[in-house]
Amino acid sequence: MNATTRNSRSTSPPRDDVIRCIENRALAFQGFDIPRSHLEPLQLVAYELGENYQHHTDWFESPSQTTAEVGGNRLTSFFVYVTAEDVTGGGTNFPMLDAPADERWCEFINCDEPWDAGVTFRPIPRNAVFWQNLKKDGTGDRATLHAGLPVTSGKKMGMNIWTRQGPLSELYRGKD
Ligand SMILES: O=C(O)CCC(=O)C(=O)O
Ligand SMILES: [Fe+2]
Repeated sequence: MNATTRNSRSTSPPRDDVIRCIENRALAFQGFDIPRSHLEPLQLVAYELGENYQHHTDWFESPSQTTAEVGGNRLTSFFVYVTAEDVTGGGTNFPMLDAPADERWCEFINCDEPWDAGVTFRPIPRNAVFWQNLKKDGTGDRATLHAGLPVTSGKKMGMNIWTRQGPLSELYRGKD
């Protein structure tokens, strides 16, 4: 991983009953048509003071990262805030999205930002942000550009749940 774009640390926990339960919930959320084999191994990400992940998309441009073995491109993303007690900063910013108008959203998104900053989700423990990375024609949606903003105090731990277009080979996904 390129240290200039990301300085948080990540790992994939081994698949046990708890991980399988989380996988099942992520699948159920997306309807009944996606098999488990399309899920990447879950990824935990830890951010300490000052750490961040600069603007990027979760979908790939490079054919070498979307081969049949890895299931093609990333269809959807969940980013789950696992722990974020006493964190300031550390929101997830989508600069190309328009902030919703209804004030009830302010519980979940930072309404103090300038309108041209897009939408920043607050890192609320046990909440998750879900989005679709690919357009109907299968090409990447540039509006999904996003960043993990710098953590300015405390620690944040998040979890990525990525669904590919097709099944991952056992080499990448591991045993069910
Ligand atoms: O830390 C965040 O808020 C977002 C992380 C992210 O986008 C990623 O790991 O791909
Ligand atoms: Fe991301």
